This record gives sequence, structure tokens and C-alpha cells, in this order.
Amino acid sequence: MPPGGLVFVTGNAGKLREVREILVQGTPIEIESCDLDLPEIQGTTQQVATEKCRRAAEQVGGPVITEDTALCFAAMNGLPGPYIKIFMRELGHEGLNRMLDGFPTRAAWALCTFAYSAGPGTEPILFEGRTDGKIVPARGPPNFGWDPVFEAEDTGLTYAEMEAMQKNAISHRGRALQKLRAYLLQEAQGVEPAA
Ligand SMILES: O=c1nc[nH]c2c1ncn2[C@H]1C[C@H](O)[C@@H](COP(=O)(O)OP(=O)(O)OP(=O)(O)O)O1
Ligand SMILES: [Mg+2]
Repeated sequence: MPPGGLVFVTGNAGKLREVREILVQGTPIEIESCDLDLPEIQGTTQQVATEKCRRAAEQVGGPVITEDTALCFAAMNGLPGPYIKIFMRELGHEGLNRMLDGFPTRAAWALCTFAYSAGPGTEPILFEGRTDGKIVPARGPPNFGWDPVFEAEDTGLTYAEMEAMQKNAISHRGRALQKLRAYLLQEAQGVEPAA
């Protein structure tokens, strides 16, 4: 791990909590968090993630991770995708459901993209995780974003109805973090990482 520690740049408390639960617990990995208002471009999830991480590394002046979450509707060719934040804010849980009325499928997938940059000028490396499911009327406590309206495949439960450990074990973020964690642990041991 580079000296000075790794900074997770996010303004989202829910993401930070899950990153601490999954990435940090039981490992020598240490992270600090920092809330910077980073511009998010339009494009593929990979372009959005890469650009955000690049700007974060420049602003922080050291190693950073950033994370982007997309919620993709099969009926809409993957949209809202990386633009889910504004849809969630403007339409809420009910509106996200209504968006799919009249479409043949309510299938959706949650996609998480972590980006790691070793510092300014270093090309970010991406770690992706995906969980399939469907959009349903809200069930469970409304503590984190669209958790109540996303029912994960084969569970019969929305993310909001799950215990933290259950969500982390199957979530888009949990899956992406397993990859990031393996990479950072290898790097900490000085082994040439397989990206
Ligand atoms: O596991 C999740 N369960 C439910 N909702 C979630 C989850 N993860 C992100 N979300 C929400 C937050 C935001 O409305 C949008 C992603 O937007 P996104 O730009 O990636 O997040 P953000 O702006 O809140 O934080 P950041 O400062 O890290 O960019 O989906
Ligand atoms: Mg954001």
C-alpha cells in the first residue's frame, strides 16, 4: 500500500458503510474517506468511472478509489444506468416502478464499478460487480437509495429486506469489492498484481 493511505472519495454514506464492512474488516487495508464534488460525465459506466477516478486522484494528490453505481433496466437497454441518481431523486421508488409500466419486462441489474488510481497521472483500474434482479414496489426500510425496489434474483427479497451481511454477500458492490480487495491485498504484499 502506498504511504499516506488510500482515500475513498465519495459523498454517499451508504457506500462508505458497505466499503468498510466488506473491504476493510479483517484486512490490513486502511481507507480514509473524503467527500469531493466530482463532475460525472455522460458515457458508458466504464467511461464515467474512469474519468471520475482520474479527477479524484488529481484533487487528492495520491492514491484513491471511487465508485459508481448504475441501475439498469432491461426494457430500456440498460438505462437509467449511471444516471440512476437523478432518476431516483426526481421520481422516487414509485416513479421508478411506473417507468416500467407497459413494458414486457421489469428485469434489471445493479452494476458497481470501483476505480483505483495509484495517484495523479496513473490510469485508473476498474473492478466491476453485477447482480441481476427486478424492479418491484418498495418493500423494506428506505435507508439506502433504491434498495427497497430492487429484488435480487433467487432471493425473493429486496436489498432493503436483507441483513447487511446478506446484501453484501450477493450485491453488485460486494462482488466488485471482492475483486478490489484481492488486488489491494496482492499489492500490499508487493506481488505483481493481476489486474
Ligand atoms: O447499493 C445501493 N443500494 C441502493 N441505492 C444505491 C446503492 N448504491 C448506490 N445507490 C444510489 C445512490 C445514488 O442515488 C445512485 C448512484 O449514483 P452515484 O453517483 O454512484 O452515487 P453518489 O453520487 O451518491 O455517490 P458518489 O459521491 O460516490 O458518486 O444510486
Ligand atoms: Mg455521484
